[in-house]
Amino acid sequence: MDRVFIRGLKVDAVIGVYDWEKQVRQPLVFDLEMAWDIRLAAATDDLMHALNYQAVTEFIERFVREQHFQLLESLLERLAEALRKEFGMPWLGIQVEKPAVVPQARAVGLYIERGDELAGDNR
Ligand SMILES: Nc1nc2c(c(=O)[nH]1)N=C([C@H](O)[C@@H](O)CO)CN2
Repeated sequence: MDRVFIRGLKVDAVIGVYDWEKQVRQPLVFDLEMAWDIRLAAATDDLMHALNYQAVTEFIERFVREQHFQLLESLLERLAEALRKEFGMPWLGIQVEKPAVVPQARAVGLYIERGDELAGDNR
């Protein structure tokens, strides 16, 4: 299926298992790939039929700023679930990086996929 993507979305979050991490905001960087059949949007040239990447971006910013978790796992699982519920994409792959928190590494993080990429694909 076609995909809409967002790359390098930076959002500051309260996240982490250590006490000091609960007192500060740290940058997180998100990358998303979202399955979406773009043919109706292309045929009508109407944003209403598109998966609006600006709306998805703003949803992620709000969600991440409002929720406080210890683990990236908790954040990413709930964010993926909330995105699918809000926007109805049949599948998404989402990655979160925590840059510069582990000094030996450029970034650490997770990547998950949720949903069925081929659901409703009848091309
Ligand atoms: N798999 C994970 N490992 C770790 C996490 C996490 O969220 N998922 N978090 C931490 C600390 O909060 C880290 O940011 C600082 O070392 C450690 N490992």
